[in-house]
Amino acid sequence: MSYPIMVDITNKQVVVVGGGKVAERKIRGLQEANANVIVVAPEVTEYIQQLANGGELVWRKKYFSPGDLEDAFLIIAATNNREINEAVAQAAQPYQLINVVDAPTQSNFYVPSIVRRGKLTIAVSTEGASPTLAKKICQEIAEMYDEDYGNYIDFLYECRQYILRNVSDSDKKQQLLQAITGEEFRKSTNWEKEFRKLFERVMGE
Ligand SMILES: C[C@@]1(CC(=O)O)C2=NC(=C\c3[nH]c(c(CCC(=O)O)c3CC(=O)O)Cc3[nH]c(c(CC(=O)O)c3CCC(=O)O)/C=C3\N/C(=C\2)[C@@H](CCC(=O)O)[C@]3(C)CC(=O)O)/[C@H]1CCC(=O)O
Ligand SMILES: NC(=O)c1ccc[n+]([C@@H]2O[C@H](COP(=O)([O-])OP(=O)(O)OC[C@H]3O[C@@H](n4cnc5c(N)ncnc54)[C@H](O)[C@@H]3O)[C@@H](O)[C@H]2O)c1
Repeated sequence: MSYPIMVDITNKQVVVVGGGKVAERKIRGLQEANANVIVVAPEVTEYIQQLANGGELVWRKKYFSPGDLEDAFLIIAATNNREINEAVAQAAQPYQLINVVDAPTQSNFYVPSIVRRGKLTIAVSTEGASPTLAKKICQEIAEMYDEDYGNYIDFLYECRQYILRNVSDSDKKQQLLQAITGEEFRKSTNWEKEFRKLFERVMGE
């Protein structure tokens, strides 16, 4: 059973070996999370080529060699050659995070399917049993949590900071933190006004 965590990879060095369709999908996710991406591959997709031209990632136009993994915080082995992917896994240090796209057992992490709504991230994993099912479940979840959740969560963040700064009574704190996550509150048209009303009511009790 794997242990789910959210990793901050901002400005961390990530080495992606291979530059095909699967590497491209992983790179999109890595760039969204602001990693420093290095791609090692003799050939890459047009999209990866464009990112390299624009200086948004580094493309080492070459076949993989173990030295490519030096200083990598996280590694993705995504060539279309099983033996090369295995060689990447062998060359990785035990403290490096490694994902081998065609060999879950050689990986120490899997990439889940995700739904993002601002600061809200919902990740679904089947531990490699069925990536297609993970994707399908995310499509269902995406319908349940519309785009507006991003704004709502930003507002919750502000409210929570305010509550933590201004409320010392732990029961009242809990009551407020619960109320702002309720459906009634979320669906109100003016969150700020509702929050002020709620705050005054709870603090006046
Ligand atoms: C979730 C997602 C994230 C992402 O990659 O961004 C992801 N795979 C996605 C899609 C997808 N992958 C595959 C298909 C074709 C249909 C099929 O085979 O089912 C589709 C469907 C499609 O493309 O629509 C084929 C496939 N995948 C793996 C193998 C190798 C093997 O199992 O041995 C093979 C066979 C290769 C072959 O030989 O052909 C392995 C892995 N794929 C994982 C993640 C990890 C486990 C995730 C989990 O926990 O379940 C893991 C273990 C490693 C990893 O890559 O981290 C992404 C959905 C993105 C989205 O949400 O849009
Ligand atoms: N994990 C997943 O989500 C998932 C999904 C579908 C397929 N797969 C697997 O991913 C693999 C890659 O699929 P793809 O569609 O991206 O392949 P692809 O053919 O589009 O790309 C392969 C890439 O590997 C590079 N490459 C080949 N030999 C190399 C070497 N020695 N050093 C460095 N780079 C090298 C090529 O230049 C190319 O950029 C497939 O073998 C498939 O089994 C995984």
